[in-house]
Amino acid sequence: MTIKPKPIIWTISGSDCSGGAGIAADIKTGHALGVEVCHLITANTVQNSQQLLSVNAVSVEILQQQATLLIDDKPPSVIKIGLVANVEQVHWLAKLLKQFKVIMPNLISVYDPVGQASVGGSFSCLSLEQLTPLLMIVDVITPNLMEAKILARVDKLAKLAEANDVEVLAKKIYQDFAINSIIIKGGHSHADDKHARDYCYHQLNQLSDEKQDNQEKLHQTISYQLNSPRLATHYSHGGGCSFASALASFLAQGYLMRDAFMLSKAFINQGLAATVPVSASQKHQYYGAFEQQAWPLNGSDRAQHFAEVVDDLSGQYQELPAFSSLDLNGEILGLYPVIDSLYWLKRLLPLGLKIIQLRVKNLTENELEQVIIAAVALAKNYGTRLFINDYWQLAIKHGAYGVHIGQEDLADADLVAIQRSGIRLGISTHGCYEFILAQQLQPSYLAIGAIFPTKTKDMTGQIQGLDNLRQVLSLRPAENAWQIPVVAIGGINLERAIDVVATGVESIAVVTAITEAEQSHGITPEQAVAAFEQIIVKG
Ligand SMILES: Cc1ncc(COP(=O)(O)OP(=O)(O)O)c(N)n1
Ligand SMILES: Cc1ncsc1CCOP(=O)(O)O
Ligand SMILES: [Mg+2]
Repeated sequence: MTIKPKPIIWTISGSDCSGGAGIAADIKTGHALGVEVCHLITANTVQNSQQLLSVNAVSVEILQQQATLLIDDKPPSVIKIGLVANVEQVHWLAKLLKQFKVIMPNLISVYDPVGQASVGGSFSCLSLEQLTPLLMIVDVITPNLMEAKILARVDKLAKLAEANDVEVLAKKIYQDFAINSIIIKGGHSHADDKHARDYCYHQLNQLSDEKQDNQEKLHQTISYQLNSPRLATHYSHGGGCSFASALASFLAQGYLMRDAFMLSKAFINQGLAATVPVSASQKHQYYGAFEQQAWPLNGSDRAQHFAEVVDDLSGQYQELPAFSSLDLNGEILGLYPVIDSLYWLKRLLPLGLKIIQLRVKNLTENELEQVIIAAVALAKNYGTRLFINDYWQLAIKHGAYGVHIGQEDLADADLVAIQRSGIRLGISTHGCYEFILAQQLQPSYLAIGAIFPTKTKDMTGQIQGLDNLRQVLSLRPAENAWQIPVVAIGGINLERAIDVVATGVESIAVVTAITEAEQSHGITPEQAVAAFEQIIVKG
C-alpha cells in the first residue's frame, strides 16, 4: 500500500499529561483524519481528569526555534492554536501569524480559546485586552458559550437577554476582532437540553470559500446552527480540543468552512457515541479521554452522526411536506442529459430517456416561455421526465414535470408554490452541508457536483471528487423506505462514468459528453447515450 502525501497542520497548544486534551487530542485527531500534525508545545501542564495543578510555560525562544526549523520542511496549511500561557506567547503568536500570512496567503488559523473562561481562568489568566493582538489576526475561533461571553464583553451588553443569544455574541466578536468564522460550541444549550447546538457565524469569501469575483458576496455573512442529540458519556475529556483540531484537519484537506464544521461535529458525535453512556447509578464517574474513531466510518449508521442544519431556509420550510416523487417504481434514474435547445430535445427524446433537463441561459423571458411551452409538449409525447432549469414559475405555469433549482436561487424560489403545484423539484448541492440542508427539504432528487472539473460552468472551489460523492450518498438515512435519488454532475465523460456509477449513485447528468461527443470521441450523440446506458446497466 502506498501512503499519499498528507496535508500538514500545526498545533500550537499545551500538553495534557493525562492524555485527554491539548496536544494529545490534536495528534490523535489528526491521525484519525489523515493529516500530519506538527506540535509546538506552549506549556507543560500537570493535570489529571479531575484537577489542574500547574501550567509550565515553554519559552517563546524555543517555540520560535521550532517554527523556524519546521517552516520550510513542513509548512502548514492550517495552524490550530490552543492554550496560550502568557503575554509573551500572545505577542510571539501574533507576529508569527502575521509573517506567515505574507509568505502563505492561504494559511488558515483556528484558535480554540482553551480555558479562558470555563475553568475560571485556571489555564491562563490573560485578560481580553492582553489576548487582543492574537484575536485580531486569527481566521477562525471556536469558543464555548462561556468563552464567547467573555470575548463579546457580555457585561457591557445593553440587555441581559442578549448574553445568551449566540447570534448577538458572535456578531459582537466578529465586529470587535474581525474574525471570519466564529463557532460557538454548545451555544443556546442548557443542562436539560436534549440537543447539542453549535452555532456558526461566518463571513464568506475570506477563506477562499466562495468565488472571489462575486463582489456582491464579498462581505456577505451567513449563520446557521448544527443540532444533534446530546450524547452523555464518560469519555469526553479533550472533546473541545478534538473538535477544533478536526476543523483544522478538514480545512487543511480543502473543505469549505461549512463542510469542515459539519464533518467535525460528525467526527465528535461518532467518538462520543462509541463510548459508554453516563449511568446515573454510578457514584464515581470515570472521566476518560475522548475516543477518536477511524474516519470515515463505514456502515449504515453513519448518517446518524451528522447534525441537522438549522438556518433561515430550514426554518421557513420546516412544515413543508415532501415534494412529489419521480415515481420510479424501483427502476434507477440512469442517464440525465442536460441540454440547451429544442434542437437537442428533439434529437434525444426518441432515445427513450427517463429524464432530461432544459437548461437555457441566453434567451429573453418571452423567448424562453415559447421554448418551454414547446418543450413540455414534446416531452409529453415520449413520457420522458422534463425538468426546467431555474425558471420555476414558467415550469409550474406550463405543467413541466419538474424544475431544477440551484443554491443561488433556493432562497428566492417559492418552494411552497412548487410543492403545491405537484411538479417535482431537483436541488443542486456542493458538499455535505448543502446536501443535508437540501435533504431536509425532501425534494424529488438531489444533485451533487461538480464531481470533476468542467468547462460548462465555473465551479471553482466546488469540485467534489468521488470521495465526497460517496460521502454524501452515505448521508441518506438508512431507515427510510424511500431514499431521495441522487444525481452526480460535472465533468462526467464515458471514461469517468464507470467509477461514478460504481459509487452507487442513481443518475449521472451530462452536458458536453453528449453534445460534444463527435469532437471528443468521434461518435454521434446517440452513440454516446447508448454507451452511457450500457455503463449504467452494467454498473
Ligand atoms: C442535474 C443538475 N445538477 C446541477 C445543476 C446546476 O444547477 P445550478 O447550480 O442552478 O446551476 P445552473 O445550471 O443554473 O447554471 C443542474 N442544472 N442540473
Ligand atoms: C450545470 C452544471 N452544474 C454543475 S457542473 C455543471 C456542468 C456539467 O457539464 P458537463 O457535463 O459538460 O461537465
Ligand atoms: Mg440554476
